[in-house]
Amino acid sequence: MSASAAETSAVKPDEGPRASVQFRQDANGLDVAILKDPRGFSAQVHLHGGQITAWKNAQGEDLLFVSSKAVFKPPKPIRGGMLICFPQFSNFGMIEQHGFACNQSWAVDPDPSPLPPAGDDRASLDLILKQSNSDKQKIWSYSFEFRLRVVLGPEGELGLTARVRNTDPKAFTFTIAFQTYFSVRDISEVRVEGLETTDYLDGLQNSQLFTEQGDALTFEGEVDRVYVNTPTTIAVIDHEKKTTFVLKKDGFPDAGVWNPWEKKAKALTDLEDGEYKHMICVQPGSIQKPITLKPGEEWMGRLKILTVFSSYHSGRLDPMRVLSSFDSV
Ligand SMILES: O=P(O)(O)OC[C@H]1O[C@@H](O)[C@H](O)[C@@H](O)[C@@H]1O
Repeated sequence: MSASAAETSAVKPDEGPRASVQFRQDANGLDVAILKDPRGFSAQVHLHGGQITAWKNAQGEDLLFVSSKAVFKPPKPIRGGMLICFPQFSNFGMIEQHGFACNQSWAVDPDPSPLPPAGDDRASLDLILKQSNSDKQKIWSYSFEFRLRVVLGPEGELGLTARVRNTDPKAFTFTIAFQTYFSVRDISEVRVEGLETTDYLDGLQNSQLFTEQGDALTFEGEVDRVYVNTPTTIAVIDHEKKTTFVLKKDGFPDAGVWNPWEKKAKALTDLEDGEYKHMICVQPGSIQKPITLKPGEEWMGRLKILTVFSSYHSGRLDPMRVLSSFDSV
């Protein structure tokens, strides 16, 4: 089911649960879209910022972390969920941290073609952020169209397709990432796999380049890194919850990994002390080598995240399930 602005779900009593998209306003009057899939997974997207502010499994458990002190009001992005960093990730450039797309009003995209409809068994939302001549930013003054498709289902997986088109007479360059706050029970019991032997820029050491030595990334203190040229699959393993998040990505060669730990977390006014233990940011992106688009050119990146119930620990992920999971993003 694809969404248009006026659409609401219509579940007839004689039919089983279906995918649906509903629009409503949150307590602050901001527009949100609620996606539901037939298995009972759901996601919430704030149209301001195009930010995914909830993703829940069929039991209603949060799969994404959102701070209890998050401020659901512009102008700052909401602390948690999944944030679109565009046209700049973090401080990798001259403009504001994480760029401005997370601070602008996105609209429902009436024409996501040539993307085909997502299919009846999945809830899907197409958004667009346009910058035209009249509303160009002072610092990054190019016209563009950023299209985002968010898809949920049919197995509760979250799929994102991002497309950026240069509608300006001049070429432009950007970096991009999906800053994704995964909800974890205890950061000390989390492993990130797939980054071993990969090079990373260490934000805590003047962005110097190092090589990951361990057989997985584990956490004992602050981490602020950008892993470069990473494999297409990364796993975030939460031993305590017995859940593994599997990220499959295409067009996003890099992956930021961030946890502020105790001291830095205290300096963040929209993060409760101690909440750093329950989040890990893994940020698929194109960061180290900025993307350049000539007039009329389009870039596309795809990301799919699924959750796998696991007694899984290293090496026991069902490879067939993971490998077959990318086709339908
Ligand atoms: O506080 P902000 O602006 O949301 O940024 C949070 C973090 O975001 C991460 O993506 C960056 O790598 C960190 O350096 C940064 O501290």
